[in-house]
Amino acid sequence: MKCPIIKRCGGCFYPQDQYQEELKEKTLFIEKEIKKTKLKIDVKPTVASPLVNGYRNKAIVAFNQKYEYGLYEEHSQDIIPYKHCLLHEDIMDEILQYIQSYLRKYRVSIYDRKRHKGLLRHILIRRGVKTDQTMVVLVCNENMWRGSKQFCNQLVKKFPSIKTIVLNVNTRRTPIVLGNEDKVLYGKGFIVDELCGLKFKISPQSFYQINHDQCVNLYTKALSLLNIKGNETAIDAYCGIGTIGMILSQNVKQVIGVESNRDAIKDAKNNARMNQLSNIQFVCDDATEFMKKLAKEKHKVDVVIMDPPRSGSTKQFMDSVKILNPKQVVYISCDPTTQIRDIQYFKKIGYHTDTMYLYDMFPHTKHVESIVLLTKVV
Ligand SMILES: C[S@@+](CC[C@H](N)C(=O)[O-])C[C@H]1O[C@@H](n2cnc3c(N)ncnc32)[C@H](O)[C@@H]1O
Repeated sequence: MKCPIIKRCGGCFYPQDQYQEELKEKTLFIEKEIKKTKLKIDVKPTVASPLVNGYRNKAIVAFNQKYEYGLYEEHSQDIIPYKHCLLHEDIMDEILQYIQSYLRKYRVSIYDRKRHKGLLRHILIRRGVKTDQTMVVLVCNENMWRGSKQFCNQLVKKFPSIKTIVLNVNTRRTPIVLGNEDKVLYGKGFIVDELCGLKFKISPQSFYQINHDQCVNLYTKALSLLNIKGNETAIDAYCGIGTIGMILSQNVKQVIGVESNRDAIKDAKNNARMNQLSNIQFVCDDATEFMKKLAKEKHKVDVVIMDPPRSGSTKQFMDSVKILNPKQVVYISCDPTTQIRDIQYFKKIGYHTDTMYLYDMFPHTKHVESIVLLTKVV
């Protein structure tokens, strides 16, 4: 099946029917990026995603005044309408189509970006694919929606997998989707998913990997690179809702997770309790500031896992790693080009890697996820 809006939408870069070529190109691109540097790294072939379509557990759309939904066209106020995105799980688009007919029927006010007027700005849907739980977030330009009770009742009746509906308030003139305030309209305000045998609560604002099955492969590989004896202290930097650190905590003495998003840290703490893991703690802080503090206090750290956002890490973070002197650093990245930049700095400060593993978390897009193990040069 071909996507009719592939050229305009900007989400997908590679065609649907050439996945093997896409994987090869992704590997080749990273090899070329490494060749531009003095690094000698063997890049392993990109591991295919178990699902090539329907792998996304998160969808965000906006509506236009004709009640069509889609993404905003780049550098434009126009929406590129679609009915079904091949990357979404089918149920997401079924929910969106139902919401669309509801909004149209009741003539719900739609936000107009140009005039900064109107109510509904975006719909965000998140799925716990293992637990079949769905969250719907209504991003509104006001802190209430008068018809929301009837809307929630009808939506939940139609789609029983919807466990929570949240109204997110975003009154700013900004292309950023979510505002800071969440009001729970139905359910508990979070959903639960299962990953690598543990349960995780996911809030509207928390980061959660979007490709569940490939995330299991990614985490399993990342943790398998570590040489673990059981008495280690590990840092899970940029930890999100605590997923990878909690999986690791089952095999080491203790883990400290650090993350700057308050909601993610709240979820992480609840997740540790829910999974009865007592040897992991979470700190809400900027990862660099936290590592600087640990380095100043001369904390004992044996292992660092780091999984920063696309922009990568900071020199100060890496300088603190040098002071803390862990033998092993596993660096997971959703942008290998910034990771390559950081690996060059790690090399300068005495950490070496010779292999990079690529995992395709985002089929058909330009993106690929990478992992390296950096070890202390002695
Ligand atoms: C790529 S995600 C990884 C999350 C987690 N490791 C996972 O696999 O689900 C990056 C995370 O870094 C967090 N983050 C971004 N900048 C940060 C900073 N300066 N300090 C700490 N955390 C940060 C984001 O909120 C996000 O949760």
